Amino acid sequence: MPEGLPTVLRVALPIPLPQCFDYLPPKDGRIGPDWLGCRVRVPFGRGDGERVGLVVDVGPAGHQATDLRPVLDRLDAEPLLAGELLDSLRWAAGYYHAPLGELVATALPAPLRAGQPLPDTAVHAWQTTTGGRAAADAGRDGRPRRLLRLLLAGPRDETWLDQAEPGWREPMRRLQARGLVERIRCDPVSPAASGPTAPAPEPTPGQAEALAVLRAGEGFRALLLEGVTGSGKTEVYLRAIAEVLAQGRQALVLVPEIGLTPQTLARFRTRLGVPVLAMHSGLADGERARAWAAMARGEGRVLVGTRSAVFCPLPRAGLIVVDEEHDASYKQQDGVRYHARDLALVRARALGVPVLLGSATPSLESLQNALAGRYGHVRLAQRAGGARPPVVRVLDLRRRPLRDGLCEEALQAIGTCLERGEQALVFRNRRGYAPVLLCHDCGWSARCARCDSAMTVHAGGRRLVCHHCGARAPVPNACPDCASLGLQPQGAGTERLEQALAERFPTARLLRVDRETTRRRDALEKHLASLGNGPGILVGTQMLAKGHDLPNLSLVVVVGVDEGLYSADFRAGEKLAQLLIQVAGRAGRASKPGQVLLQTHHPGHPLLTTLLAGGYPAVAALALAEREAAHFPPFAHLALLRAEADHEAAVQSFLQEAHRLFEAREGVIANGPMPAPMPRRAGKARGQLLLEAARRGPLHAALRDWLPALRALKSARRVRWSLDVDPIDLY
Ligand SMILES: Nc1ncnc2c1ncn2[C@@H]1O[C@H](COP(=O)(O)OP(=O)(O)OP(=O)(O)O)[C@@H](O)[C@H]1O
Ligand SMILES: [Zn+2]
Repeated sequence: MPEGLPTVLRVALPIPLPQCFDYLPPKDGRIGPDWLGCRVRVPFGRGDGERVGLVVDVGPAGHQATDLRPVLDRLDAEPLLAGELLDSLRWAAGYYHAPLGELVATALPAPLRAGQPLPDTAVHAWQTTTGGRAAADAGRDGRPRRLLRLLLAGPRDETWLDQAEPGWREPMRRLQARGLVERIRCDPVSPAASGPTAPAPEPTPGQAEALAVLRAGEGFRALLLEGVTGSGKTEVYLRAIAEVLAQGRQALVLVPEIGLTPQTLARFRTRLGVPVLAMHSGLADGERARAWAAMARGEGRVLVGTRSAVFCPLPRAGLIVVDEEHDASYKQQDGVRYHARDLALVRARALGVPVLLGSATPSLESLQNALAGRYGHVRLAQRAGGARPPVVRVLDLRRRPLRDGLCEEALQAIGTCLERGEQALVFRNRRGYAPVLLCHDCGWSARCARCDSAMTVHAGGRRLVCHHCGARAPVPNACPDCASLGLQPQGAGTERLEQALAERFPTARLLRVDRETTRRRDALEKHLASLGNGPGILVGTQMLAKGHDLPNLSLVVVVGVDEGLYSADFRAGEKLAQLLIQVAGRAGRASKPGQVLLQTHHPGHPLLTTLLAGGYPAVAALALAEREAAHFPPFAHLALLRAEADHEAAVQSFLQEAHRLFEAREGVIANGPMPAPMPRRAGKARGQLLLEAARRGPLHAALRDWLPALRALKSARRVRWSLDVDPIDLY
């Protein structure tokens, strides 16, 4: 050790500064390598400010500092974040050019971030007492007796009860008070406590091939499982996970934000026969921390979670699955803008385990990786279990009048579907009554005062709402510009469609599913249950596009395809094709043949004709060729510098200086400053600078040199700016 330099702890703190901070040992303590990965409480800033941070290095101070302060407390006896996970976070901090402290904070559930101890993860189960076994046949029918009978078959753990018997705690307590049942601590790994398991179907040849690829060899490998909707991808996940469990290892399954339904969890649980932990934004902080801790201790065997679950510790990792790998919700859109699918690959490589990417409509990034031979690639082209693919037809709106957004032919098809006793889905990815309020006399339209955007008409035509900043206003009685009374809502959102369908089919069961009717995650489940299996109509946004098996759904009508056909976003075509395929995949999942009707004014658009003729693979091939020609991802790499401020001048001067500081380099181009696609939002002016490079290396080298200079800019203090590596949305 160099003479005179004290040994210090280097601590990553959750603050937007790129560096870590050195601290001296606590007043009474000595420090050693065992501090690495433990949380500490440290003084920070002036006065008596304190922060919780993570020790990421122990060693001699970098320089002779006189102002170092000692650590206040060590919060973990054992390292909380170490080994592979800490290494992966370091990697991510480098890749996303974000402070390590912010990545650590992103990875930790809120209670752990705040310094609380790792929660107790003991699993409790309930079982009958001798008295309970005797009493099961006596007494009145009802909830308590049903629970008692359930336990006769064997103990049930509490997570199982939560999922299978919501509201069980109260009746169970009453049984306990009568001495009929008892609460026991159980071995979390024992499958005995999790109830009966469902049998697995024989794999199809395609499924068998995918499983064989996963079994072949050791260590890291990536497999892209491209299977049409209903082809049995989930079956492959389940089998692959079961094999990993049999080796005593853990599996992590990432699902999109709206894919984590109780239906999904129940399917995993009954098939795998072990407690399945969930992690998503709807859980209380304590629950998230418990799931994280259970995985960290190796007690948790399977974790199914949304984006942030990619940061769960996996000390006994066996497999990572990313379902619907193309889904946009894997990309974090604020703070550290990481991509969970990409981090899943990084972690699988570091852990030396396979990663399985599944989708009916893979991202072009993953497809290109598969085509280039970096990933294995298995296609499941047919639906499993005898269901046929839906028949897709285009309804050319140019020759058909529309009533509240629907043409007569679509309405008739819905009528026929209802007469057959089946269900129809009317898909419209726009909530509200109508997207625009227009004056027919002078052309005025209602726009948000704070955003460059139209206001959406809501509440049956009485209210205006901005979907970008939440601004609200009553619908004016007369045009503010010309005083005409000819104000008309243009187009149809889900609310208007619902109203029109209710008028046309007054006796049909009708259910609208969008962010207004369905705010909570479990509300959707209840909603759908209320529709039952009888004839009915569902109207909804992309909340309905996946995750739900509706066996009686035989017709899908897609309204409003055209907006996606002519968008400036280079990913619009890919996104539209993915959405159409997902929605179409809702039809005819069981034995009923499905029909899909696409309403459009542009039936000859190449995207639609290609999709109809060749399905997603054809659209993807076309899109890849276009991207290659235009030097867009996946054939180029992007980073986007965004800035916003109250005044446009501040944005402009920051971005101009940023551009000037960006030294010309071989193979990296800086474009801009340019206005954001929505140049004003919630009252803020917004602009951006787009960096492009054919190879990642030079791009990242350029970013590394550039960012410190950017941070030092005076003009940077007058804007809010952020860097997005591999941006998905260019706004
Ligand atoms: N090998 C098989 N034999 C018989 N039925 C199967 C088989 N594999 C899957 N199925 C059934 O086919 C249906 C669709 O399977 P699964 O949900 O696994 O498909 P998926 O591709 O994951 O669907 P999604 O489009 O929702 O992503 C399910 O009802 C499932 O039980
Ligand atoms: Zn607005």
